[in-house]
Amino acid sequence: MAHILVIDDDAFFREFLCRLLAGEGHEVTRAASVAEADGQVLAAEFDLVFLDVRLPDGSGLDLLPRLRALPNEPEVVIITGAGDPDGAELAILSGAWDYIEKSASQEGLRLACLRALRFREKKQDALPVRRPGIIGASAAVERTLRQLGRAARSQANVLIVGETGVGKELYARAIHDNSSRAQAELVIVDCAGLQETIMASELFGHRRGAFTGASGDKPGLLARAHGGTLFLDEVSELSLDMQKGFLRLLESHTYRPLGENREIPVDFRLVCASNRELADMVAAATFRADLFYRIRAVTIAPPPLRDMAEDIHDIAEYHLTRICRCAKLPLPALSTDLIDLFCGYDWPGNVRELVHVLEALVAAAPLEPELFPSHLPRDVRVRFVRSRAARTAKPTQPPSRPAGPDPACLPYSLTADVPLNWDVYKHTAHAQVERVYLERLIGACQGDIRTAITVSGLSQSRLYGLLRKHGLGLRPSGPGAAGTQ
Ligand SMILES: Nc1ncnc2c1ncn2[C@@H]1O[C@H](COP(=O)(O)OP(=O)(O)OP(=O)(O)O)[C@@H](O)[C@H]1O
Repeated sequence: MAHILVIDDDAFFREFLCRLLAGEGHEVTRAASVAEADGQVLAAEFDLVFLDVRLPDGSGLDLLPRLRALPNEPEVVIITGAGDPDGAELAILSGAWDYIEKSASQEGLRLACLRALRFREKKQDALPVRRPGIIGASAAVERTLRQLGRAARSQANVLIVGETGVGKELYARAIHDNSSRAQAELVIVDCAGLQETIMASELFGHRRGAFTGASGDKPGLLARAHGGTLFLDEVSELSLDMQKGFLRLLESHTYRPLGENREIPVDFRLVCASNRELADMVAAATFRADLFYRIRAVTIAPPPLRDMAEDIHDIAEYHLTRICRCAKLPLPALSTDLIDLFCGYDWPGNVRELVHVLEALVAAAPLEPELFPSHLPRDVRVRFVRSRAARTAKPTQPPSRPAGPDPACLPYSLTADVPLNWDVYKHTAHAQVERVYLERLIGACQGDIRTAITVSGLSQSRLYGLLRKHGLGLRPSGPGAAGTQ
């Protein structure tokens, strides 16, 4: 989706073109004069401008240098009158990308737009993308970075999806760093840890005297995000009430601090991340469809680590260097055997799991000049070997029964009680798998939250979010301590 400005005083043609472009999924803004267009380009950024040459308060050509001087340099397509023989010359001489005649067919107009946006996409893909901390040169990483560069240069809301530990937060930071908002703040909101009762004061801030103990004005997170980027991590964890509040904020771009009696305008770009399937949540009515469509103007999916085998060595070396530098230890080499083992593993916890494994390796063999599989903690090595065995066994073992879970392994309710609506069934199954998993994890880690994070590869906030969802807790560590309700 692109943001397009149509500048034409001919109301009939302007509305026709705007409707056509909006129908293609673009966000369209209109202007009928030079003055109006000047105001619009100050208020928002555009990817493409359709510009009529003859406007009531001047020539559209006078606008061109100002359009080209804009920070994101929109493409310009000149609109000429039907049969105007100078159209092409005018476009070339003025430095516009193309021209269209008002008499062009609907298809001709659509193609002119498509060509200009494709050209822009290619031009932008060639621009360098700053990628702090994002390692990898595989096709999957390069593709994701190209998407990131395009998204960063637009003003569109971005949804980053992917398994836990694939680097969603890292990519969100890169979007901010590569955007025109990089000088302002990136404000991160962990939705899994956001308590409904204090959400309003955290986000909106308060005025002096708003409640007992409010001895001064306190700006909220939104005030900090003004001009910058607001990153909602684990957006799937927002309650329905909180979703409603965010939707209102996104629609009005205003908010009211507690104790304030007027609305304050706020300008931020929204980036959200989720490792849950939001479309499924929309189908199950646990995530608002209108919010879903608003937050995912652009979707980016960083690849899981198992799809980036050629990058594993570089990523491991990058994090090993970082870990050893922090611990003031000499940097060991990674043996070929170890890298082979890494490449044959599934990495369900992705790069975060790799980082934890490297930390464990360094702790187990801090002064070794070269690290081998034998330096791995025993439980980690067993995990690797099992994963490799399962991978090699897969193609040779014929399925002994039709694909799908063994009904005997499912809780009774899934085989008989749950209504046969697919979404309801799938969500019940998902919740039950989560529950069984958490109970096993808590038992295996004997109630130790640190171990649970390492073993599961989940972030602390995600793990706490899941425990809270299922009413589970972690008992203080101790011999034989296991999690209970
Ligand atoms: N391509 C990469 N290169 C180097 N490090 C990476 C890469 N991708 C992820 N990481 C590292 O992996 C760890 C996890 O990254 P991050 O927290 O961004 O993941 P996430 O997808 O947001 O996880 P979660 O969904 O659990 O919150 C971080 O230490 C990050 O630096």
